[in-house]
Amino acid sequence: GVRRYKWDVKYEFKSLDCYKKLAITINGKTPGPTILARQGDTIIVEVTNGLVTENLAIHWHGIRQIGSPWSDGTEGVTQCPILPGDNFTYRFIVDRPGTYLYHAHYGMQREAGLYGSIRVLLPDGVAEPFTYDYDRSIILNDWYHASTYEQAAGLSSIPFVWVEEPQSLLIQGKGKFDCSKLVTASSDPMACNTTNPECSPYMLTVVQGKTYRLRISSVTALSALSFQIEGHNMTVVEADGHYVEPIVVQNLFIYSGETYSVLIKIDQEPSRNYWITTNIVGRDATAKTPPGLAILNYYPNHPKRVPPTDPPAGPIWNDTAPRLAQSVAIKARQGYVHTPPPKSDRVIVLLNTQNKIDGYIRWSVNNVSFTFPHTPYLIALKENLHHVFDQHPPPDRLHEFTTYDIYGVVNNTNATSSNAIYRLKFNSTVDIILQNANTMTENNSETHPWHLHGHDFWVLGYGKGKFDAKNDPKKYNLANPIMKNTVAVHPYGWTALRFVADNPGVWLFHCHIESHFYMGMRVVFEEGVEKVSKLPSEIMGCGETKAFKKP
Ligand SMILES: O=C1O[C@H]([C@@H](O)CO)C(O)=C1O
Repeated sequence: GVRRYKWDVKYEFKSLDCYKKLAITINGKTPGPTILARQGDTIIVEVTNGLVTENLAIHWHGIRQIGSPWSDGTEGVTQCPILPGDNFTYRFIVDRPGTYLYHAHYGMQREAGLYGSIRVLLPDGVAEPFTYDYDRSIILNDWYHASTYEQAAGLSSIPFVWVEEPQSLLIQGKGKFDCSKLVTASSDPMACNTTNPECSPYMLTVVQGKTYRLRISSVTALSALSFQIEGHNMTVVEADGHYVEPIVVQNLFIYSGETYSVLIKIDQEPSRNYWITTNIVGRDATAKTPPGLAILNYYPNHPKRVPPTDPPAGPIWNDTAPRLAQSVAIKARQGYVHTPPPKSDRVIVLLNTQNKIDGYIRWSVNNVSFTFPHTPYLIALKENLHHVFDQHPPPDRLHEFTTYDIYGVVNNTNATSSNAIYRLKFNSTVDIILQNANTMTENNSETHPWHLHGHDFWVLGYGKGKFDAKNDPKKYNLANPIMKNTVAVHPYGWTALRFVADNPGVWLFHCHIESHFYMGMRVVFEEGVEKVSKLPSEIMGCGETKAFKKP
């Protein structure tokens, strides 16, 4: 069938964590409306940009856009931005069941609150390999009080102004900031007010004996999270739209851009409520960001009844081992394994580093910090406007890779900015090795969730230290690797992926941390662009495409 949505996007004052600030809403809400569809449906979203002074683009995260690469919603890659006051219609098919996301993809706009869930159900009569009584979506996010503009300006300034840790964690759009921590008081009594109902915690009411499928996803700007439900283990059954061989966890580690489904059984002492919590891991936010809290409400207890126990403490923030262990444990479910091609045609080793370029702090991949041209790639390539971006492709492997010290504070003065892209042979099989390294701070390597547009990839393996091109591929899991669209590269580690370049279009691959993306941690892949059918004129209008836009 066809599902039509009409969305008005605008800025509104919201008190999501009790502190009043401008947030981007869809039809008045953040998170925005859930897109609920069946496999094979066509989704039509008519967006009106009511941001008044700001461009807009919306990405459908995890939807491959087969046959509709211009609907990927990536400003600079697949479309010109939607101008203030303009309308734009996204049209695409949801070809697979599962849990997906949508969010803004213009600058660092996502962190202002434009995001929501996409839930694609199986066709009638097709059963899933597990059962449950109720299905619920919970989106996790982190939340800053500074505006996107303030943050973006700081990141591209000398001296560099880091965004620091977020003020709050939001569970389904709700958090609680301790207003007594504000440095300056406001004369507006609602500027920070913990009794404001807008910031009452999210409550999930459950019935004894029932099984709930929780679709947990994360769109954090910075934070890696642990998610936990007091007294209840979770069975992971889905990741990024693919069935997982069930694993039982007490806390689920989730990185920005990932989606999981977990099953929980409502089988605990029914006379009370329980905490749902999320904590930051991977960065030392202990003194800065309190855990996010929500309530698992056992019916018929009052939903506002505070659980009698303290919320469970999160895992130790700098213990990488359990996070790596969870990543490794996620395998495709028996009976639902898509086997990867046994060999790849091309191996691209992407070394992730933090660098200074002309005095600015940037992130680089193979010593290239990525920038977008003014003319989106999809249009530039289709219309043969080759002069609008650098035609010298970035390297498949840094020539000094073998001698590069991933543990050192390396003074990478060779890094440059470029808008050159990787062009992939259509239908070829490509391996990507994400290699992590030390940042410009001593003894510090961060976690980066990498997200690929337009494809799912197989996760062939994870390793510690420097990737060994001779021996590590022998340990790849070619038997039952999970397919995903977002995967973490852990501190001082590597992650190996494989995908088939079979989706004609131009596709972004990037760190899903908003500030890192903004600071250049991204690459672009092109494949089969000559097979893309005629581009809709609605995506035109910027850079050298002004002439192509029909009035
Ligand atoms: O990109 C980043 O910059 C800071 C720090 O490395 C420099 O202040 C940080 O923690 C990041 O993740």
